[in-house]
Amino acid sequence: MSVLVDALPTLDRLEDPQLQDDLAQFRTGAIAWMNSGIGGGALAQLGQAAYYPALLLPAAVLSGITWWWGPALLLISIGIRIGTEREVIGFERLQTAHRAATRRTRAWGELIAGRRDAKEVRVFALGDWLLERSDEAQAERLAAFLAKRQAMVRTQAGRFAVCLAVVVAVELTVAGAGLAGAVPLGRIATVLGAATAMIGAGFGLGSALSIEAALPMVGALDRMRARAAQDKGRRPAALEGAAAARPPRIRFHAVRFGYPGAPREVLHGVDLELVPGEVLAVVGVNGAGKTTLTKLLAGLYEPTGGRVTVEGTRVQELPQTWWRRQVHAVFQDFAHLEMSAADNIRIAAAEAGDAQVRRAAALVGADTLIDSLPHGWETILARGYTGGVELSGGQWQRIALARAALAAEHGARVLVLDEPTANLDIRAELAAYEQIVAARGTATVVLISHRLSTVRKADRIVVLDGGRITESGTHEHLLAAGGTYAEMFTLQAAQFDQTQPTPAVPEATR
Ligand SMILES: Nc1ncnc2c1ncn2[C@@H]1O[C@H](COP(=O)(O)OP(=O)(O)OP(=O)(O)O)[C@@H](O)[C@H]1O
Repeated sequence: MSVLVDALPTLDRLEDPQLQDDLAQFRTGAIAWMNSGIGGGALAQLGQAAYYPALLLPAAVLSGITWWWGPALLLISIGIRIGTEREVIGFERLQTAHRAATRRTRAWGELIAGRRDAKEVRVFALGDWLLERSDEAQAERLAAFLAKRQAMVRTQAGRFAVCLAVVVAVELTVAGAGLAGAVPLGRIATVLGAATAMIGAGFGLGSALSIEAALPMVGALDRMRARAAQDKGRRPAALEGAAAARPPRIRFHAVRFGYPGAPREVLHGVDLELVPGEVLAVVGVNGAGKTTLTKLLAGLYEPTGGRVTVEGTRVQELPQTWWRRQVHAVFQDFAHLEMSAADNIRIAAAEAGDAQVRRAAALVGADTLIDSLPHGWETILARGYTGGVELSGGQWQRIALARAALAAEHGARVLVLDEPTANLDIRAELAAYEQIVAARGTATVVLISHRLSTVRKADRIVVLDGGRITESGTHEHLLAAGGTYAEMFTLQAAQFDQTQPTPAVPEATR
């Protein structure tokens, strides 16, 4: 999965329901396949194929008593095999058709028993409610499977009854003939064995059908491969390996963007130039599209209109390995990895040695925190491991900032920091901001923050409003302009000055 994520040109591929269904199909199919052993189905099919010619002998034995018994039992045996094969394929198709519902029920299961949302589930006492919803979802999904299984059981029971009747009829007839002295006793035994073997061949399919059962998984794998091949062809490798000596010039040209399947666009024509080496703050109300803007910058999504260019080349046309090295992003929901503290920082530059990791941590004050952990730098940052520790929100944020510091040291030329200090105490925030500003010049820093006291020190501030950049300038410039930024800043400042009444909104902003 991670390899796949890495290979995708943009992340909207991951939001494609067909891909998610294919992945789920592949996972369950692969597990089923591994249980029966790779190639087990093919071997069983070979065995089955060899078994049928071998049935000619019992067929001949049966035809020796009554000529049509041999061909009749052979036909019955083959008919059972074909019928069962079709049923297995039909059941697998039904499972494929319900893949999305299966994923949903799995998500309910993870909520009920998983660690990720355990706090909310407990605090809101959601257990019974979730269980009820999960049961409903399961019941809905399983109803279709149950109906199909019941139909299969009925058909198989019918087949079994017919076969039993045929075998009993043959046996009684041969036994009667034996009693009448028409057939020697030794031959009776051979005939009875032959009849049972022929019918049994039809039922004795076992793992021979695992090939049919695996067909949807093979289909899913083929589709994923086809997508991967398509994506590979989209990536030119012209600049591969070239390291940027300085922050690149990045431009948003009339960029429009809407998430796949979403009814509305988030960005409606953003024009923005990032001056190399500047600290640019992006502000705006919740949902204005600030994070989305940085996702386009990082190449995680492709604009639906307009272009994002780096030194004149569209981001999508850049060699992705090169571009990923240039950009380091700390998103609001940055990864909390179940790894050691050192590795949690090292992921920003896999080649970094211990000393470099420690230096990066020290820059943002994460070193003393890590030194105090039970196993120091090797402490796993997750509960559920011996000596594992869960960090606080602010402590995790220091780890994320240490990643950014390490990335900057290892050649990242664009640092995207989305609310990087929201959980830090004031002293830590100031220290972190010092480090952010220190990166100025060697990297372009894009800072998103609702704390305008932090933002004010940026080289330039842009306001994103209604999907467009509506204001751009220094703090002083924007304050004097009396626009949206001035209004937001004045409101925040008033929160800290309890002695003054909330100021009136400047005339110009009305
Ligand atoms: N993966 C996604 N799929 C669909 N819609 C999304 C996705 N991510 C964000 N959105 C939507 O895009 C819009 C902009 O979201 P974005 O996160 O860019 O806003 P923001 O300005 O960073 O907000 P905030 O200040 O709350 O962090 C929102 O309406 C959000 O619901």
